Amino acid sequence: MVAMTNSAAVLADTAAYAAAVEQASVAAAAYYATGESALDDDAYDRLARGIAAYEADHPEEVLAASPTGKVAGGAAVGDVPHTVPMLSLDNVFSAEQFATWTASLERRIGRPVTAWSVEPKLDGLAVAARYRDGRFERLITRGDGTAGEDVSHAAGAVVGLPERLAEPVTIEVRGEILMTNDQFDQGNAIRTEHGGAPFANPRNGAAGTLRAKDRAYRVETTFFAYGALPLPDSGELVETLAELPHSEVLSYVAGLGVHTAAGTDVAPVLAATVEEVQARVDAIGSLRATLPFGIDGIVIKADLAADQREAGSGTRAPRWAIAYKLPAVEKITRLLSVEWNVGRTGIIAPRAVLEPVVIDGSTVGYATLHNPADITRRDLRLGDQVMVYKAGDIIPRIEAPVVHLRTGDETPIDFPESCPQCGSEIDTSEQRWRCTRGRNCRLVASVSYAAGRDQLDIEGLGATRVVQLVDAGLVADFADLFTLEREQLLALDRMGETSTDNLLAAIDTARTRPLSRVFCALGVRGTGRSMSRRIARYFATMDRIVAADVETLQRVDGIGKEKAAAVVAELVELAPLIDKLVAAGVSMTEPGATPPPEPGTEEEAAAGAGTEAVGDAGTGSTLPLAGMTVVVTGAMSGALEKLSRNQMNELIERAGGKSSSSVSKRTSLLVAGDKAGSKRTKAEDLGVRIAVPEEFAELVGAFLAVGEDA
Ligand SMILES: NC(=O)c1ccc[n+]([C@@H]2O[C@H](COP(=O)([O-])OP(=O)(O)OC[C@H]3O[C@@H](n4cnc5c(N)ncnc54)[C@H](O)[C@@H]3O)[C@@H](O)[C@H]2O)c1
Ligand SMILES: [Zn+2]
Repeated sequence: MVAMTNSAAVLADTAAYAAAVEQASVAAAAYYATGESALDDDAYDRLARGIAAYEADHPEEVLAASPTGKVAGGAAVGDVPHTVPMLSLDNVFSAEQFATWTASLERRIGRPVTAWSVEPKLDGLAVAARYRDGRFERLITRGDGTAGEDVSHAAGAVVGLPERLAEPVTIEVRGEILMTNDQFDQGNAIRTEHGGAPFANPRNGAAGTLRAKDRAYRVETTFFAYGALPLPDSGELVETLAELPHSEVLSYVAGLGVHTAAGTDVAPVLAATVEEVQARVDAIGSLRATLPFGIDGIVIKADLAADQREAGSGTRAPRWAIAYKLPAVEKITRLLSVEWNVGRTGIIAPRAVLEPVVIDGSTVGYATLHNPADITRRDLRLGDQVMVYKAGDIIPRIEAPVVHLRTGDETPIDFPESCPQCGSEIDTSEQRWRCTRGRNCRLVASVSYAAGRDQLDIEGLGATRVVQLVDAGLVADFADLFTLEREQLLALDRMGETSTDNLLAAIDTARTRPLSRVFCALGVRGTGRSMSRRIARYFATMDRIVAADVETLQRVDGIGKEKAAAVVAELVELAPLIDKLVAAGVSMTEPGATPPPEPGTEEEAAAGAGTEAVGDAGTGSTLPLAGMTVVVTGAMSGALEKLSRNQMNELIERAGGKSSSSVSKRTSLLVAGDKAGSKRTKAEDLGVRIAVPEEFAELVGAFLAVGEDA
């Protein structure tokens, strides 16, 4: 289970404490009234813990307005008295804290608890629904715990709260009202259609909806019962409910037709030991991201009525139940920009770029936005503070802008007018926009990439030319470049004899590029320039790369299991293209690299066992840069003058070294040309050996010719 972030704000003095109390009061008041707090829950909880810590150290300074120890932080109000107080819950954040809590509860009642009910902590707001003779009578919020607000007007739009019960009983059912993810999406769509501002998250949506009166539209929420009590004239139910275990109360309520969590993946279960509870806690935690509604923890309750009775309650929370909190999965951050990416089929998908924020232990910098209509529907604007949700392995999503935090400086999100990848028109007739070039759009991009400087380096084949070739139907993949005929090119617009011959010559030269570049040109995900070089150097031939299984691929420095599997899978898809390249006479070997031993041989087994073979099998020790990490900076001169950075890196790796872009203690050599700046200074500071390009050229001279334009 992920470690919980239960850090606290640090309050240095009386003034900081007073300011924190003020900030918390304002936030809680807004939170419980309309859901429009300036803080996300994580920020509020940090503040509240800081306040509590300060009060523990300075008990004489506690302010009356402090939220500590009060239901709803003392912020909520109401005028309908509760028969029995509606309390909050105390929290634990770890297995250890939970074990400590159970031990103290068992000490208090003087015996072990043998039955625990383990349930989802539904992330909505607590309500009490009163039924008289089986008919719905009144819906009341928790308020300050002793009295709540009457929100009966809203009951008709609450799913799971029937108008009539299956039996004519008089009873108060308690539970949580929340918005399921679907209800949240639908609710926000309806609101924005009516010119209203979207809710920041489902919890705010539920709070706002419950209080709203005279809305021109209907927004649904869902009720989940987690308890029931008798009312003064409940008759024999008074005694029954007092003696039933909590789990049976829940079944009884469900039998009356009231919705509970029983039908969900996180249905309440009974556990006999702390270990069993913990196992269920872990299970619920890992189901969280897939649930159709939000939970913010797990509630664990002593199931037996006698245990509950003897444990009793404090002023803020019962002693027989605890909330085992899960890490916050929602944070407020800023929407910086929107990127438009074009997929394989030409779908143009927006992606939100966020001010990076840590959620549940990982840094989130991007979030999905489904389509342009989605952006419009949610009324997102650049510069908006947005509520971002990220749990488990799911892709982070923006729930909504936090509209009440707008400053007026937010600007509309610009939609592209032409395809951001190839410049073609966009088909906007469906929700998902698509480049009118469809799959060919990707084709243009992938052929342009293959022809690029660091791949096949085909001079004269810019994006416009590629578009022409694709549109004329002359290339369906970049292997087709190698079989282009002179007449075909001459027939194209703006292609004269000279440019045609130059292009054909450039393509012919590209045939002799080293394997590392040909492999890079394939555009296998996760294999950029340097990874392609490592793969090519390790396997030496394309045949061996293609023949490699997941295990063998992992012998290449920097390839883990997941990446290896992805590469293997993609290479299977690319097999026809590779065959075509072979047939076109494109070079499939890496000059200077020695292939690893054949699979199945003794040598191979030895190579697999040790790590020696990784990188440059066999030849490593005889190469001039073996074992060295080399950084290049400044302008190259002499024999190296014409080499790009990428070509320099290739050279270093051919000569057995490792290329790097930054100087550190581990750098063996810095090749510093003219105008070398901070890297040179740093190398001097660290005492790293420095060579001018000419000296370096001498060292690796033998490798200079290989693999360059033959
Ligand atoms: N963002 C803000 O400005 C702000 C301000 C105030 C409070 N808050 C948030 O509100 C929370 C504190 O609110 P709280 O006092 O309602 O406490 P709580 O949410 O931590 O726990 C108590 C509540 O849990 C609910 N609950 C859900 N499932 C339950 C189940 N199966 N059994 C019993 N109860 C269940 C009940 O409504 C109960 O009242 C904190 O998480 C805090 O972050 C946020
Ligand atoms: Zn396009």
